[in-house]
Amino acid sequence: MGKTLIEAIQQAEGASLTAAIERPGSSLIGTDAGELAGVGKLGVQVVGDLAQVLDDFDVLIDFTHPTSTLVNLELCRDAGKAMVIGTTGFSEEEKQTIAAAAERVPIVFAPNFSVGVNLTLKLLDMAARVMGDEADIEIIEAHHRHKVDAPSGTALRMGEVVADALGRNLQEVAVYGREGQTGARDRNTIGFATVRAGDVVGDHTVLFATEGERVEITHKVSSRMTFAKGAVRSAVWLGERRSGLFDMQDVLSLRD
Ligand SMILES: NC(=O)C1=CN([C@@H]2O[C@H](COP(=O)(O)OP(=O)(O)OC[C@H]3O[C@@H](n4cnc5c(N)ncnc54)[C@H](OP(=O)(O)O)[C@@H]3O)[C@@H](O)[C@H]2O)C=CC1
Ligand SMILES: O=C(O)C1=N[C@H](C(=O)O)C[C@H](O)C1
Repeated sequence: MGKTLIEAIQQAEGASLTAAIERPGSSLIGTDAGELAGVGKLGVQVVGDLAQVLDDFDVLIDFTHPTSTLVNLELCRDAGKAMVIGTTGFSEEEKQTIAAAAERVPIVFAPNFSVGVNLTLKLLDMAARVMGDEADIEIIEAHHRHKVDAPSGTALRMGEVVADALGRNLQEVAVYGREGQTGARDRNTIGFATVRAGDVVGDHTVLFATEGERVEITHKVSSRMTFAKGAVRSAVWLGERRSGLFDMQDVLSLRD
């Protein structure tokens, strides 16, 4: 995502790349971030430590790994810098740490920055309210073979939206995969199934199945640029905001 984000920043109005960070010790440190991303020289050298460039940017866009994001969060919170967080795979406790930091700095934190997924979340809320009490609900997601967390952050958010609409607690009703003598399905559960294969950018389907009919709501991404554009749009949207925890629903004015 780092390279795609640099490309998206180059195409965006109101945003420019002023710093780029890689893992400490990475062989990419010292290279030009623009050349690395294939958009030509930008005069921004990749560094291995966010602390080195804290004075050089207004908003940090972080799509890395929870370990790295939480280190960056602490630095940004103390330096009063805004963040856009796209990383997924946080524990509930780690999400609380992000929420606490947002009391001091503005943060957009979303498991999916595509416009289509955020519209899909609204459709899921409606479908759950209309069919949810009578339907078996299953969430199926597929991603590329390099993805390290499962289920995807988007699938989990979809589960939260559906569970909230039905007055259920996702942590109590989620079933993550099935094997062996599982017994018959409990109507109240919300099932998750994960596929990891090849270069799938990101597919999500939520299935509402009753005896006699079923509704399937599917979203598919074909380019990672979709996520990158949403993240850059969020960074620009943060603008003059001084603190608060937001997500892509806020950026798109989809909040009820
Ligand atoms: N919200 C959204 O819309 C989207 C979210 N994502 C999420 O973004 C994250 C990144 O995805 P993706 O770009 O595909 O992953 P990659 O593994 O391709 O990139 C992650 C980058 O973070 C670096 N990194 C990982 N761990 C650390 C660490 N502990 N310290 C410093 N740097 C670290 C990696 O370095 P190295 O290569 O050396 O390991 C790499 O440069 C994932 O959590 C993914 O789920 C992805 C797409 C869309
Ligand atoms: O790792 C990815 O690639 C993606 N991760 C996000 C997630 O976990 O939901 C968003 C998108 O589906 C791509």
